[in-house]
Amino acid sequence: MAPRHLNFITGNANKLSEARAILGDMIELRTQNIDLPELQGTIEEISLDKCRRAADTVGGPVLVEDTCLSFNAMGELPGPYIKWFLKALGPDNLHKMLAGFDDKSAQAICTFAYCEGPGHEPIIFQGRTDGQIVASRGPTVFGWDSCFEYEGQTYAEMPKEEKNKISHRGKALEKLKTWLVEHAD
Ligand SMILES: O=c1nc[nH]c2c1ncn2[C@H]1C[C@H](O)[C@@H](COP(=O)(O)OP(=O)(O)OP(=O)(O)O)O1
Ligand SMILES: [Mg+2]
Repeated sequence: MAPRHLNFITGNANKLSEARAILGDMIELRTQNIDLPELQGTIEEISLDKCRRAADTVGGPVLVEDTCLSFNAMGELPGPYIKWFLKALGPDNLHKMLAGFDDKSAQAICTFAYCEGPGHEPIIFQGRTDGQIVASRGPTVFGWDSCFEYEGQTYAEMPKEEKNKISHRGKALEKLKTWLVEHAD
């Protein structure tokens, strides 16, 4: 059965505000900021493990999310480790990682995982958006938004509603919405 509200465990205020905007009044999104250790592994393994840990810590139902930025020229790295590359390089230097490559294509991947509680197997909702890594353009408010170009505009140059319509997060949350509708009582 679908939950009546979701407890989104995240330390990232921008993720939370986008998720709230995308889900609208369909479901209430509560939040707790718990710093969860993140496993190394495949994208799905990381989200599943993060979700199980969150459910164990909270002792109840949780929603978590992990975002990856995968460079095709680099065999999909940095992927789940993008946070640390962005922290070290900053949005102004991120594109230089691909300086030696002709292929600037990348994929933004958002993986939500929902778990009913400790001992339950989490469910995954994933969205992917293809784009290009470019020199930073637009406000540097949210992560690597200013370095990821989709159809001529960086995420940072788009109005929020436009980003949310085509973004990795928007697509993942459409799947979550469908699941909520299918499991409504
Ligand atoms: O739409 C996005 N547009 C631009 N940048 C983004 C986006 N979504 C996540 N990001 C950044 C945040 C972090 O630097 C890395 C993902 O790392 P990730 O572990 O998933 O996020 P986090 O640690 O900030 O929050 P959480 O507490 O939910 O794990 O990419
Ligand atoms: Mg994190």
